[in-house]
Amino acid sequence: MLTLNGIYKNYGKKTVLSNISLQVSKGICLGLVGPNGAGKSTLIKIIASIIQDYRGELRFSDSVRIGYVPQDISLEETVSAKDNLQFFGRLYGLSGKALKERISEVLKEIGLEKREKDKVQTFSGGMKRRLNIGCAILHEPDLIIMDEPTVGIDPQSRQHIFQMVDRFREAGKTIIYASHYMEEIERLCDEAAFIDHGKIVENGTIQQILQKHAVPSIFVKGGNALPDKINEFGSVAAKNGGYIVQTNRPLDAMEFVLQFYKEKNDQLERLELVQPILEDVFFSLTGKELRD
Ligand SMILES: Nc1ncnc2c1ncn2[C@@H]1O[C@H](COP(=O)(O)OP(=O)(O)OP(=O)(O)O)[C@@H](O)[C@H]1O
Repeated sequence: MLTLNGIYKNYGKKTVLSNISLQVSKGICLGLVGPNGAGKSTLIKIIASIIQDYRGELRFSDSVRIGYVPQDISLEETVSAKDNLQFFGRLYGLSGKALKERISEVLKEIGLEKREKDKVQTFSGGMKRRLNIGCAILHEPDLIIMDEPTVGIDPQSRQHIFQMVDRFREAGKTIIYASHYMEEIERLCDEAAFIDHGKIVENGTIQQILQKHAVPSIFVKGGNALPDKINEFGSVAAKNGGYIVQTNRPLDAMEFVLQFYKEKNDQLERLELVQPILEDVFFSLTGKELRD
């Protein structure tokens, strides 16, 4: 659906995107992940054609209708939800019965049908975020680009947004979803692109990224210290009152620990296989935590 080839973007002398190349296939949900300032919004604005002064190639395979959900909520607070939808609907060229019908569908989709006449200034942060999404989908876009759509909202609205993304996927939409919450990317996306300092440091399906980079670990907690020779299995770090051993031989390491505790006749509180998660992969590739 969309190809980015060697994209560069500068603000003055500062390079904020450097040699970005990406393929986005139709019907997938791609997560753009990176810490604050990594360049996610700039990249999204290039894809949405809001920023046009960049170098490199941006190519769409068909004619694609884009729905863009900006990071900063862009609504008129002094009028109702419905009036905001009407304004955006007209911008997309909708009018009359078609606009009316679409507004009522969207109000249902975003869960605001009962609040349609209320002024936006009376809405919670989560309701505003949902309306912000509603304004971007009125024209039934094929590609929905969402820039950190869940920042600073209540858990119910967050769940509502997740379910909306699921429905968009089921309807065959292509989605680009920027976030610095890795668990959202794991929950929602098929593929991910990790961005740091304006560069893509890794991308692929979530499964591929995990298989390529994630090292399994075991967690051990108990009365005894770890056996000296545990270092032969991999690196050891203290965590939550116990130890994490990163190892490519997790089952052998577990057996080794079990044997050790049996011989010492000591109590083992916990011995667990820890599944690798994307957050750890991001950290190992960039040395950065994603949290604020
Ligand atoms: N209009 C602008 N003029 C100058 N610098 C800018 C402008 N917009 C963004 N930047 C800078 O470009 C870099 C990338 O910003 P961008 O907003 O794309 O990152 P981001 O990954 O979306 O981060 P955030 O989650 O904080 O929005 C940052 O250093 C930012 O300060």
